[in-house]
Amino acid sequence: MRATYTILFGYYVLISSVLVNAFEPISTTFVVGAGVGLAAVGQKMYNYLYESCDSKWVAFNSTGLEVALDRKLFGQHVASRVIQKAVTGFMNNKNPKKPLVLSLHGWTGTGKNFVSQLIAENIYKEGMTSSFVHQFVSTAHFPHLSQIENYKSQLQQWIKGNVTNCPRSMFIFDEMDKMHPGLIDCIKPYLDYYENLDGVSYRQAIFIFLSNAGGEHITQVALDFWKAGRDREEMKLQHLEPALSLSVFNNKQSGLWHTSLIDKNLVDFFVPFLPLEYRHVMLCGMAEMAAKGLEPDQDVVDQMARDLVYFPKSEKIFSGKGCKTIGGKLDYYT
Ligand SMILES: Nc1ncnc2c1ncn2[C@@H]1O[C@H](COP(=O)(O)OP(=O)(O)OP(=O)(O)O)[C@@H](O)[C@H]1O
Repeated sequence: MRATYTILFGYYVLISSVLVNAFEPISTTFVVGAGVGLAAVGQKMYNYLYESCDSKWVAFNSTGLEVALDRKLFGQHVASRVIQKAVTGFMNNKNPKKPLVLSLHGWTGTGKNFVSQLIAENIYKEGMTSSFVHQFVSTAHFPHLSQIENYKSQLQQWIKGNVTNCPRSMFIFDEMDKMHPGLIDCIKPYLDYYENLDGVSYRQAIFIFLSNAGGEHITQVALDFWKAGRDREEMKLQHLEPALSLSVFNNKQSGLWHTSLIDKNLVDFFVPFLPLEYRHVMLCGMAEMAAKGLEPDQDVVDQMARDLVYFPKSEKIFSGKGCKTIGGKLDYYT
């Protein structure tokens, strides 16, 4: 709206000057030029002040993402590597054949939303608050089964409208495992290899699906590693892939099962998130204290971390809520 006013103002100057100078050709030429220049300056000023779909506001920072994943995301060496490669490869590809589709899986509080935030922060200057980043939470945005047909058309219009506005749009779907299969199916065309759909190309867009599906199987692999005395960091994507396919491909409750997303290979990367241990909770706690502007205190964080619930009951290795709720808990201990 403001851009329109600024440009209109430029044209107003232009037109009134043309009228005033109708009988003076030399100065008219000059004023016309000035009017066009003003409109262009107005547009530039708008783009400078307000978020636009251009390289000032939307630019991928590969090193920034690498550093953020390395320094801020704890205990997720597998996810970190896959995400860095997937996002960098996609963003550096000038001519992708389809949008990037990531499906993040794992136990609660292990960093799936957090990673989406880190990706957004390294593509959009405004991060998660960018008007080109859209987040949907199944239970909050699509709660009523009876409204499913409405949700479908709203969701399709929303995606189409936003990608038309900015091809480099990002859509995050949280609680994917609770999403109605019909809704997942309705977004399928946008994830596919089409050059364009009704004149809109979706190939620059990014879709991120988050779910807890697979969390138990991933935990079992991590537990087996621990029991075998193997270093967690030795764990590779290959070790976790069977766990992922077991839960995602064969679990009728995971939602994804019902859809052709998998059959048609529309998901580019399934990314496993490992359950977090005490030491990771400690790192989260120290980072959280620093983020709150407090001097990180090992004793305080240790006290908080020890009071959390760990599982399985006998071994007590993994934090039941990962690093979630730590922010609030620390307030109690400081
Ligand atoms: N691996 C991690 N490294 C650093 N901080 C983390 C990590 N996991 C979680 N956190 C912290 O905990 C908060 C909550 O985690 P997040 O929302 O990303 O979990 P989630 O995996 O998306 O959980 P859920 O499945 O319940 O939605 C994050 O904002 C972040 O501060």
